[in-house]
Amino acid sequence: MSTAVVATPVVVAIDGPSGTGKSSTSKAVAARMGLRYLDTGAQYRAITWWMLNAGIDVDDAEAVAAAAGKPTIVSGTDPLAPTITVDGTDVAAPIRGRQVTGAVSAVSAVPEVRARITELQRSIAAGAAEGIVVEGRDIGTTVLPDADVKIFLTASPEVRAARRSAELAGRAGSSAPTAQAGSDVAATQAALLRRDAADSRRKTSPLAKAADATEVDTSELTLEQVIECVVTLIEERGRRAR
Ligand SMILES: Nc1ncnc2c1ncn2[C@@H]1O[C@H](COP(=O)(O)OP(=O)(O)O)[C@@H](O)[C@H]1O
Ligand SMILES: Nc1ccn([C@H]2C[C@H](O)[C@@H](COP(=O)(O)OP(=O)(O)O)O2)c(=O)n1
Repeated sequence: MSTAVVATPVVVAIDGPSGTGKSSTSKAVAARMGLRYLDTGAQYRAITWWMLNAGIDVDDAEAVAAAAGKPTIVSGTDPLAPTITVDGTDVAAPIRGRQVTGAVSAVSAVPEVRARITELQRSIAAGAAEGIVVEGRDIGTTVLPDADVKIFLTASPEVRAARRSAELAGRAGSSAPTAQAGSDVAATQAALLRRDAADSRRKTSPLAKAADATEVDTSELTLEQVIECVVTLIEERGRRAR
């Protein structure tokens, strides 16, 4: 296992669609290299949770835009214990629920929401004296276009759906594979592809690979292999900069 520590602050952008391994990889890389960690998807989920809780129609872009400045979202950036609160309430669990997952693409497509959350992300990255790994959909293209290292993770839809379903089943406490589990994977894959399409087609900073990002297909890689690959890319960048 590598235990490298980078001497100068390094900013790492990790983008890609759902289930490619962004969160698991980013947390592990940040912990291993002594960097902070920011899950930008959690911030979009948090503002979506607030909109739903406030009774705002998430398909009404004007209503969402008008309310975008109201909630206070705070992200804790310790990779070993990341946190997310909205107006002081811990929302780490409810933001992973079906309702938020179904509404987050609509809310995050609203330009006023993106402007607010992008500003927050940039200020968190600027304040991370030791460097930071920021993961999301538009980090390399829009939020931090000058990031030192940019990575775009991909994986086949089948693999991504299987990973996400296993994760959801684990959270719900189920164990052995069943016919029900098979149909759950199919439903998860359909939902995931719908979200990819919405996130990729929106006008403001869509899900996209930056021209200068390194693409890593994680379909056939273990999580440890992906972590090693990203650590190596960061170390190589550090050596070139010296
Ligand atoms: N390379 C991999 N091989 C197997 N499982 C993985 C791999 N990368 C991530 N996972 C698992 O897949 C699920 C989704 O990973 P996650 O990091 O949340 O992806 P993302 O942040 O891109 O949505 C998690 O349960 C995680 O443990
Ligand atoms: N930088 C980002 C990060 C996430 N989003 C939006 C679009 C995504 O579908 C949602 C949720 O992102 P999240 O990373 O939590 O999604 P997954 O856990 O990978 O399924 O937020 C975004 O628009 N821009």
